[in-house]
Amino acid sequence: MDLTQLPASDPSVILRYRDRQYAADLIAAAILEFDLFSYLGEHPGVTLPDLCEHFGWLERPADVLMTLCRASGFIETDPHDRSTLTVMGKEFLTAGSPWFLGPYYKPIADSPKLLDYVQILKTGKPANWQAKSDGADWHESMKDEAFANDFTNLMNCRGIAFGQKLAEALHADMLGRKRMLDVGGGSGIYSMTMAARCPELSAVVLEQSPVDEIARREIQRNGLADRVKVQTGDMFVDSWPEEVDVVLLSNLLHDWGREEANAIVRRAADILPVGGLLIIHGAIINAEKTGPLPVAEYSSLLMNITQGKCYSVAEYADMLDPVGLVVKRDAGTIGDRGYVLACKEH
Ligand SMILES: C[S@@+](CC[C@H](N)C(=O)[O-])C[C@H]1O[C@@H](n2cnc3c(N)ncnc32)[C@H](O)[C@@H]1O
Repeated sequence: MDLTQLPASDPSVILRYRDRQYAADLIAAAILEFDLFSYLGEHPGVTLPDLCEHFGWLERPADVLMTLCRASGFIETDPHDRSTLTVMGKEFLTAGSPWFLGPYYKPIADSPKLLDYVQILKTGKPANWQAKSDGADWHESMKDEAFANDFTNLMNCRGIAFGQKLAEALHADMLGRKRMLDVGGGSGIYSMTMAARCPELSAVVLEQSPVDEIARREIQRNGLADRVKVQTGDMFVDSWPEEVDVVLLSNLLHDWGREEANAIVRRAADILPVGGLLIIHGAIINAEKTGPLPVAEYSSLLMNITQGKCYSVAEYADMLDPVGLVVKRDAGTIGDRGYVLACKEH
């Protein structure tokens, strides 16, 4: 196929059905298991650390839940992290209100997903939903041939349009760039769409086995094997290809906790020359953590199956700044996805 030929429509509505499929259970856990909104009604102005202490929650899942509540219009949070119920939150989500809708969620009170969320909030550890039935987490499951095939296919099918739109959005920034490293690049679709759009660019996909072989096959199939190579390796342990002037982290950091994400960003900064670009692509929360709602919903899914979440633009800037990567801009692309573009300045 012609990887430069853009779709004429936006598939957000199709993606959202799936991306939000766990958000209802997280809200149900907040209402039924913790009665969060009655607590917020009685304690206006509580902060995230206050909530973590009161409910015994860990910061990452609690932040995902509160972001979802903000994006849904249940709460408002001031610049000092003090959260208060909105009128809708007060009227419809507090147990003492005549309009309380808690019972509406009762039918899913015992859903396995809701019970997982209770554990995730209390332990910070992901459940193993959509991973293999033997209890392995998502990352372990990606080392299994059959699971890796299916999941890489899942990511590849959305990656065609996402990658094309990303390449279009960054075309001017990519002019004169020679070599891009695509860390955890999956099928290599983002390298391929970028290479198709930028004829002078070569790319290398750093992937672990068995996804590395899937990528080689896909790149071959698209006739780009002369310009897009695959290097097999563990991104945390093995050395990264050098002499690259662009690093792409697509749908990658959001699978990891802050420590791992910081380590990946540090490695990117180490190999980039001054003037080099870092592109973070995926579903990104706005700086104020008030939305977009589809991203906040998707974040609850990621928080369930991985150690990560959808980070905000501000959280990305906090990760990048200490290693000399300065955010130049952030923007949306297609399907509720977008990018953060940073430049290595020192
Ligand atoms: C969510 S997928 C993103 C794939 C692709 N970048 C995209 O945007 O569709 C994360 C990828 O990271 C890869 N990955 C996870 N841990 C890795 C590691 N330690 N070393 C190399 N790749 C890894 C997985 O195999 C998977 O393909």
